[in-house]
Amino acid sequence: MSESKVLVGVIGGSGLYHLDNLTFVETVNPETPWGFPSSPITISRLSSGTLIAFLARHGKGHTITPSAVPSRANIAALKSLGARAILAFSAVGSLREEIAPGDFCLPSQIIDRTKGIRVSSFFTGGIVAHASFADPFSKQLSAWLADKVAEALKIEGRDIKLHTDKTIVCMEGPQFSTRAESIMYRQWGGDLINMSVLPEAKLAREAELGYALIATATDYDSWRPSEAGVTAADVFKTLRANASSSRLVAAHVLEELAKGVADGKLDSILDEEKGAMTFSLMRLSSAWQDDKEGAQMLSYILPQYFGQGA
Ligand SMILES: CSC[C@H]1O[C@H](OP(=O)(O)O)[C@H](O)[C@@H]1O
Ligand SMILES: Nc1ncnc2[nH]cnc12
Repeated sequence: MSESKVLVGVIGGSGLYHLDNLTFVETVNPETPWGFPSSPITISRLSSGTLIAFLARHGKGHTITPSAVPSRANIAALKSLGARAILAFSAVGSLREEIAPGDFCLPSQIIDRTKGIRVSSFFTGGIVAHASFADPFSKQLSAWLADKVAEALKIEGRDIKLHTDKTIVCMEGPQFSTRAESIMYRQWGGDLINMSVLPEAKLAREAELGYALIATATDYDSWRPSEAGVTAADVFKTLRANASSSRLVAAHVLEELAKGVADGKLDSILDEEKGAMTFSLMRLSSAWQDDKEGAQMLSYILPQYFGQGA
């Protein structure tokens, strides 16, 4: 593994299996206490010299279903490489007329419609923690990103809209929603829908990593009365163009991140979630003393609470 630490981790979703315009450094495949990540992780260097790590959520050949993504290993592996924050990309359905296929969105809220079959916490043994999740995406990071994503789309001259402050529904899948469900999500206030933002966002919070989602709309899901419901073919139609725009956006955002860190202006944004678990850990639990194996596993992501000398 290269000597220096990576600054941020990028998680690519459907259609986004690599980034462009970066200098390849190496590929790593760390085995975490929760197993191996979805795919080997590509470490690359930006023109400023800053390292970033890229991971394909569904594997390089898209072989992992949304319910089977090893999210704990993904988050733990990125943290172990030094990532302070995660920029996650996702292909999403639109639940609103004004969010058209091809548009970019930065959601600020999540409605959880997963079915409890995904392990959604690092704290599943005797050591208990209750992370705060009222604001599931890092607020400062998302606000900073909104400016930078808009800037990137303008520079590229692509006529693509950016929507902010939206609510994303995360469903289990792998089948798409029924019409009744799609209509109900709109009534609940949902604007977007995907199958992947959870438990990823929850685990990033537990690991005290900044986390923001850059979503690209691929379809109108199944709520429009006179339209046929969404099919995978609809998604694939826009996936390639969205991935190309996502690569351009990623390139701009990552360079700007590195610049901001070099200027000393972005440290507080990248470290927004640092210390977030301080008051979430149930320190009264006797497992803190008794569960040596559990503490050892947790020291991989939270050494300041569980490492030697903590
Ligand atoms: C290919 S359509 C459904 C699939 O696409 C999205 O994946 P990702 O979020 O990783 O881009 C969605 O969440 C589903 O997993
Ligand atoms: N309509 C949809 N529902 C769930 N996940 C999606 N990902 C892309 N489009 C989607």
